[in-house]
Amino acid sequence: MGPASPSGNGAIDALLLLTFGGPDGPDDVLPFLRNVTRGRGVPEARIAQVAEHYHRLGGRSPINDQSRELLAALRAELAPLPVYWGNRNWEPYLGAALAEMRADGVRRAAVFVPSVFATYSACRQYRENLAAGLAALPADGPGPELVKLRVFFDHPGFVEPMVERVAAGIERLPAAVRDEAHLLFVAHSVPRRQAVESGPDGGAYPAQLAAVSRAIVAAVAGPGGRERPWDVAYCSRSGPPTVPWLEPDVGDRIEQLAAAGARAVVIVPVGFVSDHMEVIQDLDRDALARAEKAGISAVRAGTVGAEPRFVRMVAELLAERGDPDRPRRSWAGLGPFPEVCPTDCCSAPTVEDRAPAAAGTPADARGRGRLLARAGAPAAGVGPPPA
Ligand SMILES: CC1=C(CCC(=O)O)c2cc3nc(cc4[nH]c(cc5[nH]c(cc1n2)c(C)c5CCC(=O)O)c(CCC(=O)O)c4C)C(CCC(=O)O)=C3C
Ligand SMILES: [Fe+2]
Repeated sequence: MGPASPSGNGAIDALLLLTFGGPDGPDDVLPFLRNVTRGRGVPEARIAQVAEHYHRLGGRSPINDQSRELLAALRAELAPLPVYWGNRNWEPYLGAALAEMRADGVRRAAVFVPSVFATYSACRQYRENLAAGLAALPADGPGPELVKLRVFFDHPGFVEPMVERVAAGIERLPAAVRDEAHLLFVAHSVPRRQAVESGPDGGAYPAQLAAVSRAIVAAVAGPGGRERPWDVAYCSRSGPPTVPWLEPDVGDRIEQLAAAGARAVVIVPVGFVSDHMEVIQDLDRDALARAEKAGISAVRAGTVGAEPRFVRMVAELLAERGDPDRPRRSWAGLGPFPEVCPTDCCSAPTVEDRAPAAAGTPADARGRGRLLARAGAPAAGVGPPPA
């Protein structure tokens, strides 16, 4: 039996791991990409380019195996709590997991989404998927009721292992340039407007990225306790060229750093939890090639994967939901992100009307009404970092 619920709705009796998903073989690539991009205005040329990236890996993304590894670690950590797994975009689909949970009599499940920061693609879109998945279940019983665990960019169970991975990355640089290593923190680019709308008050995505980056920089100080130079960049820009996305691009930034005289850079994939396709393609292939061409030493730091402290963090987030008095651990200085996403948190930037979203506030579950337009408000921090 899980911990008691703070809202008195009963105990949490299962965990659902909800992940992005990826193709398992060459025939899956195009149908998977159609699932991801449906209704999102991604140009055909971009889809073809990304299909090619997958085919270079034999048509198989590493991400499902990485999710299975995390699933096995979560099952070992949380036993006897049942742990289910579903993907947004490929088999095993979320809908099948919800159907299984219903059949097993699960009444109240916590949902863990291994996305580091709050923004529509990484938070609210998953809650919309949950609402759609629940709506598609046969009307043969109640539930499961779902609660989403908070985003974890600021949790020591994520930050500590990342600090170690950055330190190890610095050690892999040639000894002659190690001390001057520049740290370049990278997250997935998103449309600028999605960044403006992210979190309860807007601007959360770049703010969280900057906060955790600053915390890691302080923890891996250079010789004599001196902070290393650092900034943030983005990868995997998509969408039509007319729509502005977060910049700078990681490869462009590396070239700028080299031109400004930097001799070494550690690329830190702080916006990703495993070495999936986008890390392999956009960082290990493209960004490292740009660095080599620009004559700057570069390494890519590791991701957190299924490391024990990260797995224990999920157990801690679960326990939090059952105990209002339990301290909410947070490292990066922003304070813990709200546990229950407020109405309109991480609004969709591309649609006029809200889709219903589960695992948050009841107002979001209705899914009606115009989205809040926050553009113009806290746009600070959404855009290129100060030079
Ligand atoms: C913020 C964010 C994360 C990080 C948070 C998280 O981890 O959840 C993330 C992760 C991932 N993105 C992934 C793959 C893709 N993302 C795409 C497209 C897009 N991503 C977006 C955002 C994000 N994406 C956006 C705004 C789009 C444009 C279309 C739209 O508005 O939705 C496309 C379509 C082709 C293209 O346009 O590039 C693909 C194939 C994979 C799986 C990799 C694998 O297979 O190993 C993972 C983990
Ligand atoms: Fe993506």
